[in-house]
Amino acid sequence: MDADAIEEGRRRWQARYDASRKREADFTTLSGDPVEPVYGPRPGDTYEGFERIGWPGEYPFTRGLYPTGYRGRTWTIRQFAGFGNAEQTNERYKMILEAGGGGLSVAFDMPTLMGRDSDDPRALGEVGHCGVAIDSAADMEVLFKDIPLGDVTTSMTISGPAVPVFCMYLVAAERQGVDPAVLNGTLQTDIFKEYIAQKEWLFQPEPHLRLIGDLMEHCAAGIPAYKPLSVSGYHIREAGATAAQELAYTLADGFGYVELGLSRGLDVDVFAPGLSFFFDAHVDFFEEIAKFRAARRIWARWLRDVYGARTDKAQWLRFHTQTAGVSLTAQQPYNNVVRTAVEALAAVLGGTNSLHTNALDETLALPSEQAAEIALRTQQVLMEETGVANVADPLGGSWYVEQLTDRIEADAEKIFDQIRERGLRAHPDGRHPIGPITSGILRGIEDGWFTGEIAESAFRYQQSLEKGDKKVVGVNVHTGSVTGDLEILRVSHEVEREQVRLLAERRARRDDAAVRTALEAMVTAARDGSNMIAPMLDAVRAEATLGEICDVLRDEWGVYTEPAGF
Ligand SMILES: C[C@H](C(=O)O)C(=O)SCCNC(=O)CCNC(=O)[C@H](O)C(C)(C)COP(=O)(O)OP(=O)(O)OC[C@H]1O[C@@H](n2cnc3c(N)ncnc32)[C@H](O)[C@@H]1OP(=O)(O)O
Repeated sequence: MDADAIEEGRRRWQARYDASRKREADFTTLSGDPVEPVYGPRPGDTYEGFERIGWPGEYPFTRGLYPTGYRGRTWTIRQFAGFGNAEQTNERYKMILEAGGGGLSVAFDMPTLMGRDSDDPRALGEVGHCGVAIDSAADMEVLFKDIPLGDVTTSMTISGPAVPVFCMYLVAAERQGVDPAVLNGTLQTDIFKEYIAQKEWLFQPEPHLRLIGDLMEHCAAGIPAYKPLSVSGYHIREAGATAAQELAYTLADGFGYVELGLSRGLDVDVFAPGLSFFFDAHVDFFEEIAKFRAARRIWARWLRDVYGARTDKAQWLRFHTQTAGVSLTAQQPYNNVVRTAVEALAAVLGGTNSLHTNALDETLALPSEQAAEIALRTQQVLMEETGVANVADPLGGSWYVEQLTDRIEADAEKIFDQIRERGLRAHPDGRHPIGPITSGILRGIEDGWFTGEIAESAFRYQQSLEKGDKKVVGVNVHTGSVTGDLEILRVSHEVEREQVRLLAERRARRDDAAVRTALEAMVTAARDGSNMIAPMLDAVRAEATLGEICDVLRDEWGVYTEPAGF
């Protein structure tokens, strides 16, 4: 790009920056020297390919979504939390909010994640262990007791039974007297990554996608700020994928949901802002920063050029980041604070919109209160002390980071080609039921291609660890330690007994005939193709349980078994 064009861009950015709201804060170095809100080429310099880098707040958004960067608003501190019953988790949420957490993020227990009630025999021993147990709308009400749902953005990490759980959240809001139309938050919902990596699906892919389409329709029509999908690379990465695979599979999944919305006749400029993303921040500092920058650029280009999005908001890739669980070690666990801080810094320098920092004891158990506080404070140290929120995309223009960003983008494009080809082979006539990328994803799920590719990468990494080419302190290098024992959070089995008792009590109190009628209406909608959200909401209002709702759908649609692959 020539010097005049660069200067013109700078003036455009400056005008938008001047017109934007900034935080009341001291934007100088620790020594008191002023810093600019963003840096670019020196006036008069040319820069080959600068249109791929650009200025913050404008296409292709490599340098961030807002002209102000974090000067307008810092990232949301969103700590993923949940354990025991709704009452215990409600206490933890109040602690997080009082300590300065910016939003809530619900972790559910395994039975809930699999759409089973706490008294299901398969739930035995799991209730309340890896997250909070939610059986019906009454639990959801307790979970958010004294937390105004209209004011706090809430993320819920659940995908198989995402839609019934979302209905419980809407009913909890109704019972608080909050108009569901004003709700703002995120539901994970992303089912592709369940088949690819995390394995918590309920049905075959097609009915899952149909339900997700219903959810997208419902939110686009009536809950404009709500993000019904958090397209997740985190689990793909944690399963052993490389950075480029994480990026490419996740964005391809995102394209799949765009195709789903379009196949429903929805307007991409209306529904695309409801697609948000979730990535891992692993320990290779620069590679991660490059991944985040490439993610924004690729998404904006595909949304504009392939799917026809016209507005900035529809081209924006907004993402949450969690530091890498797999990078934590059980050995010398205090070192995990350092790893997490480095990973969190990569997320921030990559322009994350929201961030969870892991607690140092998470390889061993759910975080203790003390470990959870250190994790939260890690973000606050970055945000308040280090000056990283003063300048947008401070690594923009670094030869290393720019070239890594280009390389990871090119790698992702190669993977998109592979996915597209698989789709073509699945439908050689070019008639894709949802869209070409979706066909490729579904084929790759059904024939085990994604899981095979990830397993291959995980294997290669493990070999390099065992050979000692890659090093992990405390594990294959510097192994002696004098650090002491940790306090471990243990969830009492009493939680399960109490939850089962409560559930029985609620079942005895409700109007069973109303539950049955509502469930039947839901099955009718499942069969006739009408949107299932309204009848599901009725079932939830009648206090139908999560297991009951999912069971009738399992009966209707059947369950999914993945292909065996070695
Ligand atoms: C591993 C584990 C497991 O499986 O077990 C998991 O999955 S845990 C998975 C946990 N997942 C999560 O926690 C997902 C979290 N995701 C989210 O919270 C969302 O989807 C998100 C990534 C879009 C972040 O949403 P957020 O509300 O926190 O933040 P936003 O970036 O949207 O910012 C809030 C509002 O401020 C505005 N805003 C932000 N920055 C600026 C700025 N500089 N200038 C002007 N406005 C700004 C935004 O446009 C938005 O307004 P407006 O709203 O008007 O646009």
